[in-house]
Amino acid sequence: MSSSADGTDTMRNDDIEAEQAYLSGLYGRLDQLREQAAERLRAILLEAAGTPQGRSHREATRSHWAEQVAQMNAVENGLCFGRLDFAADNPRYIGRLGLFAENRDRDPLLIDWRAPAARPFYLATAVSPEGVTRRRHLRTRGRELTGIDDEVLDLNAGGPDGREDVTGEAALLSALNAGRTGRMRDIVETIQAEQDEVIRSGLAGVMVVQGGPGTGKTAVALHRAAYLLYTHRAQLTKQGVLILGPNATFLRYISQVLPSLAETGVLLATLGDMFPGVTARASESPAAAALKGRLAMLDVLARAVADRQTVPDDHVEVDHEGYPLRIERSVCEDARAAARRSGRPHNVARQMFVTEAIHALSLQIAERIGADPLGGDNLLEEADLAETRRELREDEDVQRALFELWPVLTPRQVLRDLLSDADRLESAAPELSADERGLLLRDRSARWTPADVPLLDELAELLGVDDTLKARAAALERRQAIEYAEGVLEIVEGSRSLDFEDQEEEILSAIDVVDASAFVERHEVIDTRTAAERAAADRTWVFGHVIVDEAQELSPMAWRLLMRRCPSRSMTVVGDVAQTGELAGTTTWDQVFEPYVGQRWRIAELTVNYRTPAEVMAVAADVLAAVDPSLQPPRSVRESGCVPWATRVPADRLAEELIAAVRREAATVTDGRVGVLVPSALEESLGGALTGAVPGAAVGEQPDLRNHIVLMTVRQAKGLEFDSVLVVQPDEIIAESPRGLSDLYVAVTRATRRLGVLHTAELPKVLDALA
Ligand SMILES: Nc1ncnc2c1ncn2[C@@H]1O[C@H](COP(=O)(O)OP(=O)(O)OP(=O)(O)O)[C@@H](O)[C@H]1O
Repeated sequence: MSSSADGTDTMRNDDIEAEQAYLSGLYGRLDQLREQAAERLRAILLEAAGTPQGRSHREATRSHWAEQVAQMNAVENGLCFGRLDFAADNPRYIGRLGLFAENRDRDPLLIDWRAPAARPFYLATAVSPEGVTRRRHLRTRGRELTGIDDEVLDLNAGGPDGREDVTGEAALLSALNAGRTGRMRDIVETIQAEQDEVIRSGLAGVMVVQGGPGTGKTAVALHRAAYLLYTHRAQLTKQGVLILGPNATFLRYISQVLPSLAETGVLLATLGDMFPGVTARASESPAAAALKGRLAMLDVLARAVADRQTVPDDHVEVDHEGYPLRIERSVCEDARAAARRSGRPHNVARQMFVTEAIHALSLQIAERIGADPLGGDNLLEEADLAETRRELREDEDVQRALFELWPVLTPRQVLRDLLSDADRLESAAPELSADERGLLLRDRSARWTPADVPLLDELAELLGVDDTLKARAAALERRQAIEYAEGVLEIVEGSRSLDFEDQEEEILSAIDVVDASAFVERHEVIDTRTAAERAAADRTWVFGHVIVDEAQELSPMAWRLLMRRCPSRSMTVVGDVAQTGELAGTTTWDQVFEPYVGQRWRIAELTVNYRTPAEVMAVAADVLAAVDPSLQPPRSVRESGCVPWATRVPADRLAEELIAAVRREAATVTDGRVGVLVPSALEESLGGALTGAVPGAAVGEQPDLRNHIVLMTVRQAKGLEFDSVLVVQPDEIIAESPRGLSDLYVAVTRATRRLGVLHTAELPKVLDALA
C-alpha cells in the first residue's frame, strides 16, 4: 500500500501529518545535538596549546567532536526512512543514525540501522514476522515527507502485501528504477534479507561473497564496512578497514556510499596504491601482468636480490690510511655465506656481511703491523684489534668497497634494474622462456603498473630495513630540526626590540626560556591522521578488517600482499568467478584460500540480480552458459519492458551508426546514463569519433562517470552500471582475450534498463537471442 504527500491516494492524511510531525521532531533533535557538538568544537579550538600531552588530548577531543559534526551533517538527507510497528511493543523508527531524547531513560527516538533492534526492518516477512505487524517506508525530500509505503506483515490482519521474496517491494523497485547518476548510492533503506545476512556476519575469519552481476556485492561490501565499524568501533577505528577495488574510476564511483552512511574511517584503495610512495596506474599487456602475478615470481625476485650480493673475480683493493688492503674473493665468499645463513632480509643481513669482512681485514692489518719479528704470537691485543675494526668501519674507501659488494637496496631499485636489463632477467629467471622474459623486459623509465606492486611488496620483505640505518636517518632528521629551531630562536633573539637593550630589568625572550631541543619537542607534529590515512602511508600496516571487491581478478602474488596486511585473516571477499577477466585472476575460491586458511573460510551466495532486468539477463544467460555451463545466472528482480536489440552495420559506417545510436539512447534515458562498451582496440578511434560528434561524452583512462554519456572498454566498466548500455563489436571483445566470453558477460550485465549491440561481422553465436 502506498501513499504520497499530495493526498491523491488512499492513505489517511492524518497519518502523513503525524509522521511529518515526528520527522520534524527528529530533525529538531539532530539540530540541537549538532549545535552542542559544534559548540564543544569551537571551545576546544579556542583552548591554549599547553604541553605536548595536553595537546594530544586536545587533538583527540577535537577530532571526536569534528567527526560528530561531520556525521550529523552526513545524515541530513534520509535521516529517518522506516518505522516498525509491533503487536506488543512501541513502534520503532529506523534511520541512518541513533538519536535519543535528552532524557535517556526513554526509548530511543531513532534507531541506527545497524543496531540489533533495527534488524526486523530488513528480515521480517509475513511468514516470519518477528512480532512486526507493519513495516513502513518513509519517503522524504530534504526534511519533508513525500510518501509512505506500508507492508502489513500480520497474516491475520488481511494477508501480506506484495511479494514474499523481497522486503519493501515498492521502495526497492523505486530505488532500482531510478536513473543512475554516475555515483553509487547507499541501499540502507532497502537491504534485502540475503544481503543483511552477509552485512551482519561476524567479524572473524574469511567470508567469501559469491554472486552474479548486479546481486549487490559491492553495495553489501560497503554496508558491511559501515556495520563492522559500528559494531566493533573501538578495535576497527584504531586498526582501520581497507576496501580494495579494481581501479580508480571504480573507487570514485563508490566513494560517496560510506560518507552518506556517516562513515569516513575506511581506506579505499586499488592494488596500485598498496605500496606507499608509488601510484601504479600504467597499463601493460595482459600477458605480462599475468606473468607477474604468478607465484613463480617469488624465486625470480629472490634470485634478483641474491644476484646483488656479489664477490670479486679475484680481489678488490682499497687504500686504508695509505696502505693497500686486499679484500680477497675467499673473504667475500665467507662473509656472504655467513650473512646468507643468517636468513635475514638482505639489508639487515648486510650488517653481518660487513662485520665478517671487517674482521678479516683487521686480521690482515694485524698481520702487517703486529707480527712478532721473532715469530711468536701476534703482538696486537684484542683492544687494538677492536680499535682497528672501528677505524676500518669508519674508513670511507672501505665502506664504499663493501657497499659495492653488498649494497643497501630499495625495492624500486631492484625491480627497475631487473625489468630493464635482459642479463639480470636471464640470471634471475632462468626457468622462464625467452619469450616470457621478453614480456617482462621494459624501459628503465617505464611507469609502475598495478602488477608491479605485489612484486615491490615482496621485494620489501626480501630486502628488509636495517634498523641502524633507520635510527641514523631519524637522528639526522632530528638534528636538522634542531638546527632549524636554532635558526628560529636566533631570529627571535635578533628581533628583540632594541629599545629594551638599555633597560635595567631583564626582559625574557623565547631564547632565554627554551633551548632548541625543547623547542623541537614542543613543536613536534602530533599525528592527527586517522588510522586509514596512517595505513595508506605505511607498508607494514596491519588492518583490522580487509574487504576485497572484484576479488576474482587478483593474482596469487596480489593475494600474498593482502594477506600480509591482514594476518588476523578477518576478511570479506566479494566477487564472481564467472566475471574473471584478468589472466592471473581466479576461477575457484578454493585455489585462493587454501594456502592461507585451508578450508577455514565461509561462503555466502547472493542469488538475486537487482541491476539487470529479466529481458537483458535472458541474453546474458546464454553468454554465461558459454563461459561455464555449470554456472547459474542470478534471478532478476524486475523487468524493464525494453527488448534488447542488435543491429548489423557496414564496417565503414560503424562510427556514424554508433553516434546515431548513442544520440537515440541519450534522448531516451534523459534521467540516466548511457554507457558505450567497446573492444580495447577501438577505444581510441571510436572515442575520438564520439567526442567529436557529441561534445561532453566522457572517454579516456579515467572518464568522469557523471557524464551523460561514457565510452570505455569492458575492463574499465567492471563493477559499474548504466541505464542504457551499447556493446560494440562483441566478436572482437570475445577475441581480444582468452577470457573474452567473461568480458562479454560483464559488458551485457552493466545495463539497468536497456541493452543494444552494434556489430559489423556475424553476431557471435552466444548472442543468438538477439538475432
Ligand atoms: N537491496 C538493494 N536495494 C536497492 N538497490 C540495490 C540493492 N541491492 C543492490 N542494489 C543496486 O543494484 C545495483 C547492483 O549492485 P552492485 O553494483 O553492488 O552489484 P554487484 O554484485 O557488485 O555487481 P557486479 O558483480 O556486476 O559488479 C546497484 O545499483 C545497487 O545499488
